[in-house]
Amino acid sequence: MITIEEMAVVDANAAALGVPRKQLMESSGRAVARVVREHAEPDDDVVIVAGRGNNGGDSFVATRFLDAYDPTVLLLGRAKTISTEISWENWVALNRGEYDIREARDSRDLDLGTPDLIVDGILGTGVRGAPREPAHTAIERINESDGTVVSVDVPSGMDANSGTVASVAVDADHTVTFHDMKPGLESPEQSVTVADIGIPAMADTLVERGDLLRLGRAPNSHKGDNGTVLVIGGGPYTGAPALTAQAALAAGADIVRVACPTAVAETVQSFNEGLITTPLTGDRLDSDHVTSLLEAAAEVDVAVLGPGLGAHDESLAAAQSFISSFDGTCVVDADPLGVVPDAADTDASLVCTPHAGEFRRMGGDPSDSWRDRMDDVRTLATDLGVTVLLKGRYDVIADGSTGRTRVNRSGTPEMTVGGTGDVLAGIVGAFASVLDPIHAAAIGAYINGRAGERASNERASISPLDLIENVPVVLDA
Ligand SMILES: NC(=O)C1=CN([C@@H]2O[C@H](COP(=O)(O)OP(=O)(O)OC[C@H]3O[C@@H](n4cnc5c(N)ncnc54)[C@H](OP(=O)(O)O)[C@@H]3O)[C@@H](O)[C@H]2O)[C@@H](O)CC1
Ligand SMILES: Nc1ncnc2c1ncn2[C@@H]1O[C@H](COP(=O)(O)OP(=O)(O)O)[C@@H](O)[C@H]1O
Ligand SMILES: [K+]
Repeated sequence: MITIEEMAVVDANAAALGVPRKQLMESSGRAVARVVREHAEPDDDVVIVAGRGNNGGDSFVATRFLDAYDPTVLLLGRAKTISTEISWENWVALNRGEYDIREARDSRDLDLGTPDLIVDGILGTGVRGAPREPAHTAIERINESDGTVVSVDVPSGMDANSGTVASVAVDADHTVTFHDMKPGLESPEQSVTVADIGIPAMADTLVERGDLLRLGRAPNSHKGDNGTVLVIGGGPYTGAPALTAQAALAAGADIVRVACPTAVAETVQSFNEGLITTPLTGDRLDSDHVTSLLEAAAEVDVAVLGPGLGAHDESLAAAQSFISSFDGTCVVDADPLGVVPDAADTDASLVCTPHAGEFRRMGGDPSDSWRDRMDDVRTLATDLGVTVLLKGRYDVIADGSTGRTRVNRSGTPEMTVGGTGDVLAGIVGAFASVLDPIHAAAIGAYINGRAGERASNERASISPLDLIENVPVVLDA
């Protein structure tokens, strides 16, 4: 089962993997034609009713596979308003091939005749609101006809996520949907074929630029408004929480606060005047701080616990007690990862970002190959009921509640330098304020790796600050 939004991600990831949408459209159209042939008699009169988007494009392709029926194509609207390039190219092919094609300029041009079979390629997943004219009338004419109706992807006028109909929808006899079942198509009255259109399985698994669509913007557009983040860290190390906090800002968080021991607050502040620090008395985190930290964390969208916190027993006990009592979203990195198994009964939604050594401390056993790591990470995530991002050459990310597992390939060997993990935690924190944990972790790893690639193109070695500098750049790329 796949939603329209998820389908758009997978489709864009397939393109990133070298399978462009026009190729998918060819497979979609061919799959539609196959179902048409199953339901048509040799001399049947076949009419194809097409809209101006890619749903229409699929039906233009289908037309070329239905030559035996000498089909008629009725385009709803003027050809020059066809809204996508690949659909236009397939329309041009019908023109050049001397197919029987017609443009219905308005609802008066909508005589369908008495076809035995109608292909409905008017509106697919791109429908917005109630069908306008001439689509509205065309849908009514199709429903009045006695012919068998085969719908492309979704019955036109129906929302494929919810099955709801804004005003009218095609009453399809058969629907040919693509790649995976859509939630709204599940009803006993419908016969649905799910066609494999050649989207590689890895378009689901690998994190690619299509995943950026989840940020609620086109992959090429600008950063939107994100949420608020509280970084809890520092003590023995001052650089780490400052890097995490700056990375969260770079990834688009609106406000980033840092709760750190008094002894390091001034140093953290000096890194970036945009950071707001909340000093904790003393020189390391201890149990006396937990109550005030829980109050501060309740005020933000996401807490990031761990950068530079150190491994003192008192600090780890405080971290465990914080995790146990917290009920929001918390990214856990570095030393506190070891206490996660003892705090796994928490109501908090945890996103854990271990490297291989920390993964072992959490009770996992990472294999050498990333394919095997997919099982290892899924197992630990499921056992603990958390999201896990295991860092490495290929990062492996799994969601403990659904078992969904992703792999990120971006990054460069130069990123083994210290501090890149702190940057990653901040990026994931910023994204976790606007996305589900699995998506925040996956896109965080992807963006961190892309920033590293870009930084290492410019210099022989890279620092964590180079990464941070490149985060907004790769987000806009
Ligand atoms: N995703 C995938 O991976 C794959 C998707 N594929 C296929 O692409 C389809 C989605 O294509 P899509 O995005 O071009 O949208 P689509 O459904 O043709 O509608 C857009 C057109 O309809 C119009 N329009 C909108 N609302 C309207 C209204 N209320 N009343 C009237 N008109 C309305 C809108 O016009 P506009 O509003 O822009 O003027 C525009 O012209 C999908 O269903 C599947 O078939 C496959 O090829 C392979 C893989
Ligand atoms: N050899 C590598 N190739 C690609 N990316 C890497 C490599 N080593 C580390 N990274 C990336 O660097 C980031 C930090 O990972 P790591 O260095 O393991 O963290 P830490 O700083 O906690 O030790 C991760 O996003 C990871 O994907
Ligand atoms: K349709």
